[in-house]
Amino acid sequence: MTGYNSKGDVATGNGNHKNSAKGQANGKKTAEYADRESDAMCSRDCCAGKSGSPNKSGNACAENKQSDGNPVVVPTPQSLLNSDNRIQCYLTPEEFRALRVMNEDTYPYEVIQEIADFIVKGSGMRPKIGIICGTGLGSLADLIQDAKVFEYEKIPNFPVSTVEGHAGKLVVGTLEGVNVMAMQGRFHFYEGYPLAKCSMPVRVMKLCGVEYLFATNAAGGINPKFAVGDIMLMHDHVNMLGFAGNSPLQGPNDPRFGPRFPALVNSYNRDLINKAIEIGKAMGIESNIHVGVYSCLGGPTYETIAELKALRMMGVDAVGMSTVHEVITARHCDMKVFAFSLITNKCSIEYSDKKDDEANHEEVMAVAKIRQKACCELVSRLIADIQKTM
Ligand SMILES: O=P(O)(O)O[C@@H]1C[C@H](O)[C@@H](CO)O1
Ligand SMILES: Nc1nc2[nH]cnc2c(=O)[nH]1
Repeated sequence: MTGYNSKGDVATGNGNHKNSAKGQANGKKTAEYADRESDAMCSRDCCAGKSGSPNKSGNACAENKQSDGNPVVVPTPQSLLNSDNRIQCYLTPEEFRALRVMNEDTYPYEVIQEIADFIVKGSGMRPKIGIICGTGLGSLADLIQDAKVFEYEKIPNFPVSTVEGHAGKLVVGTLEGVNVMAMQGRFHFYEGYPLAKCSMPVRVMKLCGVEYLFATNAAGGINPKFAVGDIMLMHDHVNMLGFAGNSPLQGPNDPRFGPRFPALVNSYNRDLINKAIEIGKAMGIESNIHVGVYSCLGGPTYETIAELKALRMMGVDAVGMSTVHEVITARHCDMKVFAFSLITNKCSIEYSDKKDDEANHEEVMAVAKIRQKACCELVSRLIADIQKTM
């Protein structure tokens, strides 16, 4: 990260923001800073606008007082520079970590290895299957026995979940006798994370020893044959973010993960799809199981009617805001992929004034809650089947 001086000049954790905003690092104020300070002014009406003359106290706005009577200090870009023209920032260790996580787009192999080591050491096991729980489907992770739970905040260099229905926990343990790790909460592009960061945990899974990725999501059903509560086994995808020039593999390629130009035909493991269809039959829900094409849009908006019509023409059966970049990352590092969408809402392509016809997150979560049992059973039976072949 350029521009931030994380060692020498940075005072971390002292909470002394009053001092810091005045630019008095380590108790000294440089002449250079003092010069700049007198040039700086508050641009608000109370200081410059009304009287027409700059406030002599620099960037401290005299009319806006804090409860202790001191003026409110408005930091300017100049006031944050020290004598070496480096930005001095005053952050707690937690703020500093969050800033790094926010600013790094791609993770070097070594950082991912460190995260994987942290999880393997902390859980005492090497998982074989990685599960990503879709919106409202966090209960998939509740199936895990002898679980060791890692909150995302406590995993070094891990992003944090910001979406309702995504708890932000990594659960490691056994399911049907197989070592697994499950993400209760994924990262989405619309949260502000670049795609490489959204799917970084898939690489962590790989370095933990994971061979199979099970990715699940909540999605809108575009195929008119789909009903709310149905499950669509993904056999292909249309990468709309990719059409727009966005890929989780953008940037330098590290061949330790995979090749520069990975092929994506046959990304979704056919044996696992066929097995899931059989399991659906055994569960008596075959009429609720479909095989289809998923597409990921950037979100957070749900689609317009024109967009839905376009997606349908392209052969898309269900639309969501995730999964595709995770699958790309998993295939790049040669993991076997199984993925499904829980259809939480029907995407009508007719214009309507009815509020009920509009997608909304509450409905998405409510349907996931109702259907989580069936989703859990499908996943655990499929894992039991994999266990037989191990
Ligand atoms: O994380 P997934 O893809 O399961 O969740 C979908 C996309 C948005 O996060 C949310 C919208 O309701 O559901
Ligand atoms: N993009 C998108 N994501 C969803 N997630 C759940 N339902 C939907 C939907 O209709 N559209």
